[in-house]
Amino acid sequence: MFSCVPRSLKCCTNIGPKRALPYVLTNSPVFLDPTIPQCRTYHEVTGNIICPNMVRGIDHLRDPRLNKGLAFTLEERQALGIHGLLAAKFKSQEEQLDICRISIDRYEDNLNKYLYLVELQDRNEKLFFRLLSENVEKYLPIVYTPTVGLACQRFGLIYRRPRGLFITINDKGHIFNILKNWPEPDVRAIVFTDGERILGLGDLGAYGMGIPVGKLSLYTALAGIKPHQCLPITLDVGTDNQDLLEDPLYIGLRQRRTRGKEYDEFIDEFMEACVQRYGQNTLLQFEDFALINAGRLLQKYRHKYCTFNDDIQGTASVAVAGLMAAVRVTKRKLSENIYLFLGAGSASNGIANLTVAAMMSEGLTERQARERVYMFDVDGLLSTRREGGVPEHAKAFGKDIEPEKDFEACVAKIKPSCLIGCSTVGGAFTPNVLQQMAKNIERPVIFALSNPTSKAECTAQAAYDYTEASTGSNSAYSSRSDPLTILHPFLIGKGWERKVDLTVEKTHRKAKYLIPERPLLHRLKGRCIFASGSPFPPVQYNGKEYHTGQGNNSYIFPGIALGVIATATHHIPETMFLTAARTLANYVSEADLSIGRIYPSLAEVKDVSLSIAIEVAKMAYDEGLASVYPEPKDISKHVENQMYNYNYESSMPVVWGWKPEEKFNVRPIQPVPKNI
Ligand SMILES: O=C([O-])CC(=O)C(=O)O
Ligand SMILES: [Mg+2]
Repeated sequence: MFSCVPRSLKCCTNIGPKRALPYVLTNSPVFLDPTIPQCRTYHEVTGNIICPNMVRGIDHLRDPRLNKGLAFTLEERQALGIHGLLAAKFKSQEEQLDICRISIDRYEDNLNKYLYLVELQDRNEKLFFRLLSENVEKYLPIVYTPTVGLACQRFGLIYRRPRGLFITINDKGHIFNILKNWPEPDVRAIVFTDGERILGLGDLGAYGMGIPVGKLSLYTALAGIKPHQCLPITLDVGTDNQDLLEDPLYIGLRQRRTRGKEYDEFIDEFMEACVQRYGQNTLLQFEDFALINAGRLLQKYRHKYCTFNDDIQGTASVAVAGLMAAVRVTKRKLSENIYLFLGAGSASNGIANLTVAAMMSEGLTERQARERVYMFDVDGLLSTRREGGVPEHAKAFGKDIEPEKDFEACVAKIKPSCLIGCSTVGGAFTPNVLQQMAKNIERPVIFALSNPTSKAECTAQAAYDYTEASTGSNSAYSSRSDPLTILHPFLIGKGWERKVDLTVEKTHRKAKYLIPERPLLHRLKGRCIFASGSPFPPVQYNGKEYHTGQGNNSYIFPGIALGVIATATHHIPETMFLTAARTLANYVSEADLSIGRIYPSLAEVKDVSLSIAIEVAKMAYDEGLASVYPEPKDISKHVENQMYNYNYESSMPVVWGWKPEEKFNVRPIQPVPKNI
């Protein structure tokens, strides 16, 4: 990536003779003086000169990228000139991880846990990423959804050390110069928001910065993309949130949002400046833009830049993966379902379009596939006959049917088998709606995808409660003493008389009731198949625990990004998201399904991300989108080789042509007691 050139001691004279080690550390700032031609390094894509940092010993403690705390060895402490600046004790990274875990557990409030982790990232990057990547289930809900939503709402209060770039509408005409202020020269991925639709919380303006920062920490923790290659940006074009305009703590521009031509020119300039600064393959991820901009900007730029919209395409991919996995439980093909979306915004349209593509791959025509998808927005069912018609962005899903403004009535009339919530209306799937879903079909699919938790259309518990999950407890059958003669009362009237084939029944001598064979029992363990965008705790039923899945785009975007970066792909076609969905769905095991989960556990998300990256990379070569040549012989290895090392590396200076121990006394000055 870099062409590092050996240099003379002259470059480092300001550092003092002993510590003036001319050295190169891989992935670390180096002692180079860009004014001396032999010392220049060049960015491989842009050809720009990289101005290296001048690293002093103390910087190894102050720079989170270099800091290892008490893990610096005595040899390193002495060679770097930081001996004495640290307590005497040496601690391994593992010991430090234990301390982090204990420290976080001491906080009861999730926002305090979040702040601890932010501070850790600012202090010791490798420790932060290793902690996160090894404890995904525990800490993802803190650095990411749902706690990050709370952090954004309180951003004015918790804002300490800045992370990422804030580019305001007042910087129009100078965006390239602002990008040049970012100290990292080798950025490969930018996640940016204009803060207008932060999760389901609405317009949070510059407070939305928590989202690109959180998304990019997942790039590293889940897909091993190197932190210095990631840049979070907030485009501050003002806010229309009156509370923020009046909030004394607000950190953004205190003015109404710029819209129209000026906004469009600003985004145009931003996109151009990014590729001018970091190269044409820079991955540009749109995040949490409002409906009025999200879809149209995606259409405008998707063939011009290496870009995608996470809320449209990432969310679509994860939802379709869930639908694919659910097929194994419902035994209904995707093309045999009827879909009803609550909300007709960018997420709904993204999911609906990708579902249509998936149904077409099962043999339906586009028209047939679209006919199976209904949407309901604030004005009711998307009916071409309703007053005002169907909004432009969702035209493809309007139907020539009787308008309906009552959602419950709509669920009864259309009889969807899959109900998908992207409405940001917390609790919109009322008990009546859920009960109606249970009447519509034997195994209803219910997705409450709005974030954070308070905006979810229903809780996991409610979904199970109101779709008769409790009918299938095994324990209900276990202690009967009479001979098996009749169907269990819970099953009577629910169609089981027809379904249970007496010839295949297992006769349990002690059982009073007829016990269906295992596959049938399996079908009784919870009638709905539920997933949510934010995590829910396990749901309890008669002593059994159901772990519902989190249909969150975090299963998708890190893997897509790694595949794209590793191959320097220049466009991201829609089919990549279908490939990612298939890869994710294949990860769902029988064990996952048996506990009610249509996604693999979060503990597996790193493996999932790597698999997605490999599939994406293969596709990039198959479709001529990659620009890393020659094509690697072993694509999996190539992708893996790009990944970040979460473990501490040696901080010993690497001296060109010198062996440090020959030139410097790095032996302990005092013997160190073994059990200090
Ligand atoms: O951030 C998340 O958890 C998922 C997402 O993109 C959104 O809700 O906007
Ligand atoms: Mg988002």
